[in-house]
Amino acid sequence: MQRPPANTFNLEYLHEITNSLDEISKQKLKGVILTSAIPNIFSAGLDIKEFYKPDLQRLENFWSSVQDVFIKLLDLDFATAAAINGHAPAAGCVLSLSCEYRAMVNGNYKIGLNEAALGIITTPWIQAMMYQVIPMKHTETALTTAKLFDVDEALQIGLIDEIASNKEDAINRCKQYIRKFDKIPLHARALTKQRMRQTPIKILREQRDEDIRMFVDVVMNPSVQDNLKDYVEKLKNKKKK
Ligand SMILES: CCCCC/C=C\CCC/C=C/CC(=O)SCCNC(=O)CCNC(=O)[C@H](O)C(C)(C)COP(=O)(O)OP(=O)(O)OC[C@H]1O[C@@H](n2cnc3c(N)ncnc32)[C@H](O)[C@@H]1OP(=O)(O)O
Repeated sequence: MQRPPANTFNLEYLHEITNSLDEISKQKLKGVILTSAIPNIFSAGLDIKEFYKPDLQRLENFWSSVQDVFIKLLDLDFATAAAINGHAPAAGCVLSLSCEYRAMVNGNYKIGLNEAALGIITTPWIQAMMYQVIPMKHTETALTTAKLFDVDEALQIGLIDEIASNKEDAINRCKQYIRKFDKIPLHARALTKQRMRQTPIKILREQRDEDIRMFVDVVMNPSVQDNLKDYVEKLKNKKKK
């Protein structure tokens, strides 16, 4: 990913990712590794500008595009791994959860789902993605407290699989993970993976319209817009301090 300054997802970038995923799905790949070309930031999540004082039509398109990306990612036949070379809050964390394996670079980085701190709630398919990786009890506490984990905590709780010393090491560990499937028939691997992941995929496919309505309702709530205003200000003012 290379969308400076923070690899945030806006509508156009989501379309680019969807197109890339369509393109790679047609190729006979062994696996795919997601990582960032931006030092210290894997992804800062959704672009807050998309849902602060939004245009309604664009907001609906935006969430529908978020759904497209995750349906495609969860459903990829081949192995997926994330070399998390920096912060991965919110949708940055969700992106890594859509992969089968996560190696995170050691450093002063945070990963987790902090939506509740913005006054917003995670949708059921995102909750399912989290509790398929870490235990339900930890998921509930993490989501309700908007917990961002440091690298050691993330390993301890199972949110990441390994700690890497740098980006290259993280990528190598991802490659090693992908090589594990060299002798496994692709079809068996893909079907097993898709069945294991059927909860978030099913929710996403069957409740798309409801999910969009819920997202729009949450975002347009005046108190959420107030929270977002403060949050945007806080991000802007960080540099001035
Ligand atoms: C609201 C709808 C929710 C509905 C509910 C349904 C489901 C939700 C499930 C999934 C949804 C996820 C929601 C999100 O993803 S919301 C986004 C949440 N993201 C964050 O809270 C992260 C905010 N960013 C940071 O904490 C930091 O930027 C950092 C990632 C820790 C990196 O820190 P640092 O290296 O110090 O860099 P800066 O802070 O200076 O940032 C550089 C640059 O990037 C801009 N920026 C950062 N994050 C965002 C963002 N999310 N959106 C837009 N812009 C962002 C930041 O303002 C700086 O810009 P300037 O250089 O122009 O100042």
